[in-house]
Amino acid sequence: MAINSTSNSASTETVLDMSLWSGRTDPEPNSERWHQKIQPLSETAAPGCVLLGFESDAGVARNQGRKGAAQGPKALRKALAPLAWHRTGPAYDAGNVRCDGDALEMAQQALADQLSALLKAEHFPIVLGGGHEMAYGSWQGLAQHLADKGEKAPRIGIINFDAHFDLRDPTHVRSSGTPFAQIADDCAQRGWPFRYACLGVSRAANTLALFNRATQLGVMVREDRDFQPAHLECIQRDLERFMVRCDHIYLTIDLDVLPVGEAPGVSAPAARGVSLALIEPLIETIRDSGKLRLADLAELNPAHDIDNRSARAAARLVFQLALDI
Ligand SMILES: N=CN[C@@H](CCC(=O)O)C(=O)O
Ligand SMILES: [Mn+2]
Ligand SMILES: [Mn+2]
Repeated sequence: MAINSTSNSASTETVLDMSLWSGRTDPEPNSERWHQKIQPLSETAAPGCVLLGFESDAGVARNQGRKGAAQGPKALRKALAPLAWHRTGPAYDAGNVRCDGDALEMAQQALADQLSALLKAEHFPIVLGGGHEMAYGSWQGLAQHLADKGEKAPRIGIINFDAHFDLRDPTHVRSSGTPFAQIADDCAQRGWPFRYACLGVSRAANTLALFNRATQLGVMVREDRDFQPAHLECIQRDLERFMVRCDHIYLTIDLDVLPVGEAPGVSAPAARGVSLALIEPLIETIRDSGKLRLADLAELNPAHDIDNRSARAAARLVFQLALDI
């Protein structure tokens, strides 16, 4: 069902399909699952957690990657639908922003417009990707909202769990490999600080040029090999120190940070990666910081998934992020 067409483009539209929300129902009381509780978003909805899909792999295609992430939002909803409901507040589905063909910049703007409206209505948006080009639209949505509220130089902390920096030079091509470089440029133009933590980076999968750019931009970097159970407390403390210097947090999770065995369904799987078991406590710290405004999950590619492993991992992360008790 088409619920809205953006006025500036015939090729980008928002579609909502509630039929994806199905699964088992149990007869006992207190046995609800997500598919029984989630509601279509309405304009008068009380503040809650809002899922918004970003149906795009245009950025992955531009980045010479394996296409298929456009089907990610659908697979993620299907994996989340049967999970147990443990929230106290409401959750809504706002449908998908769909990028047709290569109309990526229009889709990113449409995503930003929807997110800034959701943030204004005091919702907590979780964007379901979609290639990591989504991050530029996500950040723009938060930036638009904070600028509309009159914040002069908001200290937005970006926390990205990713095997890649995604700091490629955007003057060549804007893609799934460039969103954080685009955001850094935007921050410089606005006179806003750029605060970026990239956690789970694979040295083997990022060139020297990217490491150098990360250093120039003052990025907090923790490599995949830094994530060991004995070091987790230390990373947690570093992350807390990073968040103290921020007013608002935008959390973005690229599923290719997980080992290929846990997330085979991505464009660029990680031979080593960082296990979900190590990431989850950090996600909980970020969720409970009181500063988390917006989250997204990128790069789910069902075409390369095995028995929905990656979709299940992504759904588990959404489940954790949405916990409000
Ligand atoms: N968002 C993905 N970014 C990676 C992809 C790497 C690859 O395709 O091997 C990057 O551009 O570095
Ligand atoms: Mn990545
Ligand atoms: Mn990425």
